[in-house]
Formats: sequence, C-alpha cells, structure tokens
Amino acid sequence: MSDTQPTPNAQRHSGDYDPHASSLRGEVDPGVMEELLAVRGSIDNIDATLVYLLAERFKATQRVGHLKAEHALPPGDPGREAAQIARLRRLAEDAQLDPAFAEKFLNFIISEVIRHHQAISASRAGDGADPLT
Ligand SMILES: C=C(O[C@@H]1C=C(C(=O)O)C=C[C@H]1O)C(=O)O
Repeated sequence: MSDTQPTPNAQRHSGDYDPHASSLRGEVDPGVMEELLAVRGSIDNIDATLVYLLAERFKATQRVGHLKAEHALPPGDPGREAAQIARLRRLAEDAQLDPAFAEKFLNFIISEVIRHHQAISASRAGDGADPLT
C-alpha cells in the first residue's frame, strides 16, 4: 500500500496484533505453516468484519432501546425474536451453517441487546442505574 493511501481501520487499530502468533511454530512443516498463515489472514479479515457489523447492529439496537424507553415499551419483543430466529435458521440451512448454532448466536446477541434496553429504560426512569451504552 502506498503512503498516500488512507490506512483501513482494521489495520490502523490492530495495535500490536501479531497475525503470525502461534503455538505451532517449530512444530509444523514450513510449507504447511505458510498455508495456515494464508488462511488465517482470511479469518482475521472475517473477524474484523464481524466486529464492524456487530458495532453497527448495536448502534441500531441502541436507537430502538431509546425509542422503547421514551414510549414505555417493553425491552424484549418475543414475537419479533421468534420470526428472526425462524428466518435465520432458514438462511443458515441455505448457507450450510448449523441452524442450531445460528439460533444460539442470535439469542446470545439479543439477550445482550435486551440487557442494554433494560439499562436505558432504568436510567431514564431516574433510578440512578448506569446505561450500558
Ligand atoms: C431491537 C429490538 O429489541 C429486542 C432485540 C432484538 C434484536 O436484537 O434484534 C429483537 C427484538 C427485541 O427483543 C427490537 O424490538 O427491534
């Protein structure tokens, strides 16, 4: 990359991350290690993308949290969640991803979102609780 090009966020904020860090050094054939590192480069790119996607999703759900608190709506919406989970399970099947994993992953995220919504609502109610935002 030339000096005049802006550095992508993923590289700018990677700190002292060593993409070659491994406990396998010296134990693996150098050719195998080379291939492993090439694949790990893709894994690192995917992980960085996941972080950015999750950050955007949480920005959106925080807006929903404030809207719900403002209008005294409950933090969770089980009807919406059931529809989301059914949809994600179908998408996972199409993508050859384990649907049970997709469901568990979405439930994990949603439970964190609901926790945030509860905190937003509590802080609006003036009970001194810190919002998790
Ligand atoms: C974001 C919302 O709040 C909760 C979180 C959801 C999510 O993370 O997708 C979905 C439903 C709600 O339980 C919402 O109601 O849309």
